[in-house]
Amino acid sequence: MQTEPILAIRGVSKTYASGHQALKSVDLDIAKGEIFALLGPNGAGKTTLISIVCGIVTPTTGTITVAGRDAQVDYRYARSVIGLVPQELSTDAFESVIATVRFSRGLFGKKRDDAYLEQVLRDLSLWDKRDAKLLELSGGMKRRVLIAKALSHEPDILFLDEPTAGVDVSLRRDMWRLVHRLRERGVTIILTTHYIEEAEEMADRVGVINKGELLLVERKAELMKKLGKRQMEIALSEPMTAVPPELAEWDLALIDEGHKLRYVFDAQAERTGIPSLLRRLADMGVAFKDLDTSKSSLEDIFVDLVEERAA
Ligand SMILES: Nc1ncnc2c1ncn2[C@@H]1O[C@H](COP(=O)(O)OP(=O)(O)OP(=O)(O)O)[C@@H](O)[C@H]1O
Repeated sequence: MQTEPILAIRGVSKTYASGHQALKSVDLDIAKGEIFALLGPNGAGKTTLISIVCGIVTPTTGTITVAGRDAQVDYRYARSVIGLVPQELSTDAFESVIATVRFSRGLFGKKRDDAYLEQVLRDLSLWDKRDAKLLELSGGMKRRVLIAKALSHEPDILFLDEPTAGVDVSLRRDMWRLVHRLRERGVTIILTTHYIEEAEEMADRVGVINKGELLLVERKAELMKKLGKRQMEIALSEPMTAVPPELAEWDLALIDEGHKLRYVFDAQAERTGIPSLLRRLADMGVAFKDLDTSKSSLEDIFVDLVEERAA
């Protein structure tokens, strides 16, 4: 990375008082203006990592540098640059939307700026609801209020923890649009998600985390190249113990305890190699019951990675 990262995470680990190790020495640099998606299954450690960066949870080891300053030493500064959209709303249900957002801004010692807050509420389609009490809002609207609160103090880095879990398609789209608009203004965005499609849609880079370990960090474009692959699974009538040497010219793997052959090929290639492979199998007298072709997605890459490490 050419310029200094806006966020640098070094050797960060976390063992909770219960003895559970939620994070194992995570290193990660985030560039200014980047949209980074942290992808991982339940319990992977995503919320723990975000909470550490936001100063809510103390790391067991490691350092965090936010805009060049140590986040644990200069925690006030770190908090003022960061906006966090948590998974759940914990705020006074009897307050109005506008009062809640104004109050959040005030907490950061920022001067009242109604024009800015109006823009935030308009961006989130909340302006018409500005005088509604929080308890009168739908779940999706409450989600939007969470984002408005996190943006109220004009943060440079926005963390979105599972921004679209359980929300409808229209809110998801609004959220994606908002994220892109914020990036245009130079805001750095880090989101956690279970949804591969969300990472595909929004992120510049994707990090895959599982069991507290960052397994992969890659530009989305690189991952998308891998998405250009297709695969064919051949269900064999008789299981095999190894891929026969006669089939060495194809990229084959034996899966399902030898009951299936998986052939990965480039979907864009003129010759996929499928007809010749099937001919060769027939010549060898290898019988099969079924053929199934599918696109290998970010999801497969993710599952493969997670399973590989679990093995
Ligand atoms: N305060 C705590 N005390 C003990 N263990 C905890 C605590 N908070 C989280 N954990 C454990 O740490 C692990 C990581 O949790 P974390 O919430 O960071 O995962 P996550 O990736 O955000 O999961 P999800 O997608 O379900 O939100 C889990 O096994 C969780 O049970």
